[in-house]
Amino acid sequence: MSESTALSESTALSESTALSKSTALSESTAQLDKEDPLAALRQQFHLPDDTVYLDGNSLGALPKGVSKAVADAVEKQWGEDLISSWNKNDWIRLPNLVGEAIAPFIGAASGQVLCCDSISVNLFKLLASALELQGERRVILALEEDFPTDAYIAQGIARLLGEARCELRRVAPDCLEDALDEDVAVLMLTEVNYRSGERYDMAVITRAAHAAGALVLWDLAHSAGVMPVELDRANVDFAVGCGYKYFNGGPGAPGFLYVNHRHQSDVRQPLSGWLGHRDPFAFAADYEAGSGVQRYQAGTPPVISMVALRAALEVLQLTDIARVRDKSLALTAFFMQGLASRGQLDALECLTPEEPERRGSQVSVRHEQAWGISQALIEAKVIVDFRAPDIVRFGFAPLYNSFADAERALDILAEVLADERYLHERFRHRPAVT
Ligand SMILES: Cc1ncc(COP(=O)(O)O)c(C=O)c1O
Ligand SMILES: Nc1c(O)cccc1C(=O)C[C@H](N)C(=O)O
Repeated sequence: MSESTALSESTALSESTALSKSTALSESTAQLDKEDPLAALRQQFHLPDDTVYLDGNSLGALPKGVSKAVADAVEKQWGEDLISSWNKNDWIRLPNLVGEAIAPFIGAASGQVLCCDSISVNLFKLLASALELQGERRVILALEEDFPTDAYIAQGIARLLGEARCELRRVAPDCLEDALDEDVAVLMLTEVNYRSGERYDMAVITRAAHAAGALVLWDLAHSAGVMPVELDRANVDFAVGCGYKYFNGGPGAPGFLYVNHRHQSDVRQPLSGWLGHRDPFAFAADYEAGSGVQRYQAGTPPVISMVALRAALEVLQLTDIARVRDKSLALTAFFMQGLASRGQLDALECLTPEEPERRGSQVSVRHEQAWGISQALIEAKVIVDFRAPDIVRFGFAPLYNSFADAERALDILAEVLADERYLHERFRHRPAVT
């Protein structure tokens, strides 16, 4: 595993991204959109006029079908059918139904995915399960640079269990293999890094961890819904992911978890709530775990949010995840190539790897005025985001982003860099949520 490579000058991107090497991007852009087999899917989304939305890696856009499904769930199911909806409208089975709908996108056979809670809560449940399965082994191994909640949750578990039972150890990517010693209970890492957009090789890393006697838990926040994920094929033990990014389930959409069949009869989880009970409506005095992934459900599901996520998944079901990946790679390659051919890599450092198999669906650049640049882009209706202290992320969602979006973002970025408006006073203030 090597460090992210900066894209040098006008380096031609790999042939496998199927892009022309022409620098006259505007001439070919319309053609690329015309030939795009996913182009029509953009119509499935509500997107504001004149806006280029490149933040689907944080919050996916609104599928039109979601508004209808939510209105029906609220007005008809809740309003008219009231409590009978738990049976009549299948509310009680939503965690399983939505989990089953997510499963094919992450390479999971039936019965291993449950839609519930957030990534953070699901990490807590699964890390506790993994530690318990591993007996004497006490280390949760993670990467220094992964999204902080993963480490925070591990730290919380370590505090609860005490250091004799659990320790979080964080290493740089290059040290991962050496760190897989006999103390490691579980390796936890994110398939696509949220800052750099670098993608790690799930199959290779999972194999190495297993060879060292460790279990593996993958965070799929930045990969699920935008590329094929092969959990079963890679023999992964556990995984988590969210519904609000590339699955377009909306703000605060429930997440999901995956537990490989081979662990399902042995695992226990600490949030032993009533809906994970073997027979919830027996209202028994003591907890007895339900079968399979069902035991990972704790309390009542957020029905409206699950209805929204279920409807959002219908857009992805109209296509093939391999096609989504093809377009994602083409969009990111187009954008990186545009940065290079316009000479913008003199001012910006591209953190996203050049090799297609090593990148996710975003392009991240570093600049010491990244905050001002991100705000100037947003002011010009190119919605990107900023990650402290110095990164601007351009997220590409193949279901609704076009090559024209990528070109527009390149044009506006060129203007912003040329006139240095990012230095203006009006971009000084940085709010709490970025
Ligand atoms: C890699 C990764 N893990 C976890 C999270 C957050 O998880 P949660 O759904 O608990 O907010 C994010 C972003 O919000 C993320 O990028
Ligand atoms: N989940 C988020 C939220 O509730 C508020 C603001 C941003 C987010 C995000 O998704 C952040 C995101 N995971 C990231 O990659 O930085």
